[in-house]
Amino acid sequence: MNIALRWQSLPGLALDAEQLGHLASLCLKLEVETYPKPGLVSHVDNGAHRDMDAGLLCRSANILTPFFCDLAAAGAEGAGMNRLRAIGVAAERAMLAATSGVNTHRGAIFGLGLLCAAAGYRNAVGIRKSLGRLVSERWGEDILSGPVSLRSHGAVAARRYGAGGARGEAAHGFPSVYDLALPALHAARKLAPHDEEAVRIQTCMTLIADVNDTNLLHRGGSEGLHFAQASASAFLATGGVGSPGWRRRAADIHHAFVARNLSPGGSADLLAMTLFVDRLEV
Ligand SMILES: CC(C)(COP(=O)(O)OP(=O)(O)OC[C@H]1O[C@@H](n2cnc3c(N)ncnc32)[C@H](O)[C@@H]1O)[C@@H](O)C(=O)NCCC(=O)NCCS
Ligand SMILES: Nc1ncnc2c1ncn2[C@@H]1O[C@H](COP(=O)(O)OP(=O)(O)OP(=O)(O)O)[C@@H](O)[C@H]1O
Repeated sequence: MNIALRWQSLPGLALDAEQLGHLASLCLKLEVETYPKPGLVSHVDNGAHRDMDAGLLCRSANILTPFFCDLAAAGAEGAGMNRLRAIGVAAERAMLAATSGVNTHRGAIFGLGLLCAAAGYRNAVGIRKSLGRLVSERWGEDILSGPVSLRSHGAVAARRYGAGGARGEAAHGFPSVYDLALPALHAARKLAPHDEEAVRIQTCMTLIADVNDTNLLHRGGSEGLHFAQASASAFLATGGVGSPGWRRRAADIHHAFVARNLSPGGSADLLAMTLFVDRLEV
């Protein structure tokens, strides 16, 4: 069954842990099936990546489904950060085993995993708070004070440039998802009412224009980050997906990112999280 059909067949707001896990994986696959995302892997090409393609990302998304289900179930049982971290670490290990060591979804496991846990918790206790707020309230302090890998690309970029990275985003309740991407996604559905891929591109460009993505900092330093943000801002300023010829302009930006070896993996993760949250928030 194709992804769009599976997406439609999932019921409404109160999904159980298994359905939440499937939804998270589906959001990762929808993100992959979006072209042209600047520098990123899609079903059309591998962007600025030599070690992964759409097939590998989809296999990785499938491997992760049971871990997302476990995170949702753990959230429903009131788990603390130590338990979530153990499931997250096991998911990263399974991902690396399935991809022969390629980092396909490290950032996505972290962000979507925490959102799955929050959704499980919210369903279990029946409260009406946003998933981002629940992540921040329940696990925010532990996220910030937890163990940091000193040698990871993100940690090095964070030290050098003072960027909060995936941890900062999660601990503060995913402001890039709620304050930026979700409003952009809803506005884009009015600009391009029958084209969900266009809606995802507009949302992705909105994220790239604003997020301090540690992947961009790692690959291109502050100059790379600035180039990426300025390119995405210019796309939006000229009407984004609401203007004629937008696909060609977005493809030009994609090729300019590839030529500079830039890839906004953090924005790709946040796009998948936005699709997840859009499906679950009223
Ligand atoms: C926090 C993580 C991502 C560590 O990674 P790292 O030190 O490399 O951090 P960093 O934030 O730079 O980036 C990791 C990835 O996040 C994404 N990312 C980059 N910038 C951002 C950003 N501004 N906002 C959100 N995501 C971003 C990218 O995909 C990037 O590759 C994570 O792997 C981790 O700590 N895992 C331990 C398990 C855990 O605690 N899991 C929680 C439950 S799932
Ligand atoms: N479609 C996508 N294309 C590329 N990256 C993506 C995509 N979707 C999500 N990502 C995120 O980007 C991250 C991988 O980025 P990248 O390969 O640039 O980082 P790296 O392995 O730290 O470093 P590098 O490849 O520069 O040596 C993953 O953690 C993943 O969550």
